[in-house]
Amino acid sequence: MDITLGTWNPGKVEWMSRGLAGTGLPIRRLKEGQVPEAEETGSSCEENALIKALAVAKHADGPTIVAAEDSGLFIEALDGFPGVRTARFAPGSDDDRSRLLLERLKGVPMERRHAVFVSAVALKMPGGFGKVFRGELRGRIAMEPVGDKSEGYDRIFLLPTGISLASLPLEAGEVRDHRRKALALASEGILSWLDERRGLI
Ligand SMILES: O=c1[nH]c(=O)c2ncn([C@@H]3O[C@H](COP(=O)(O)OP(=O)(O)OP(=O)(O)O)[C@@H](O)[C@H]3O)c2[nH]1
Repeated sequence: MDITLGTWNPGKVEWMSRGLAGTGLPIRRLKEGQVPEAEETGSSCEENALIKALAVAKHADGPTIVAAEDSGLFIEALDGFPGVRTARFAPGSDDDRSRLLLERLKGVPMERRHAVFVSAVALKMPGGFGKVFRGELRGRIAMEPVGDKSEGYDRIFLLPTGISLASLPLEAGEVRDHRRKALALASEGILSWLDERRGLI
């Protein structure tokens, strides 16, 4: 048995591989052109992660566990926007999109700037079910970008301590808590599925 990662994003391949390494299973990446990219039409990260995992499972080689991830930033004062559209609600980079969010939040005081990063990791077991695991990181949106240790939404996301994510360095391939939690739960899900399966054989 092995795990196939449902993403073409090289950074995501790296951190998902690290996050699922504790399962002890070999990890396969998709081959060029192996799977047509799935349209992310879901209304939650969970739905989109499952859409990606099921699309890859249809084209996977042999029995494999497919793991796919979807994440987003949900801002309370904007009714959850950008949510599932975090990576693509406007052209340009995540830094450009962050600036647009700050403009939309102009005049909103700190006590109404609550936000949450959500990560969902979906697993599609061979011949069986799909299951989704969720991780969250709660905080607030800064008044202006802060920190230079990383880019994108990290610069506008403040932890409850008031420190921005971009002020905290990350080791190469390391991820923030929402992704780490979702991957840890998915790893536990894989290990218990393997245990159950061994019991049945
Ligand atoms: O600065 C950030 N710090 C974080 O901690 C964080 N967590 C999520 N995100 C953003 O959320 C979107 C996910 O998009 P996403 O899951 O659709 O990925 P993707 O389309 O690249 O990959 P794939 O799985 O479709 O291959 C992207 O804009 C990410 O930058 C973060 N940004």
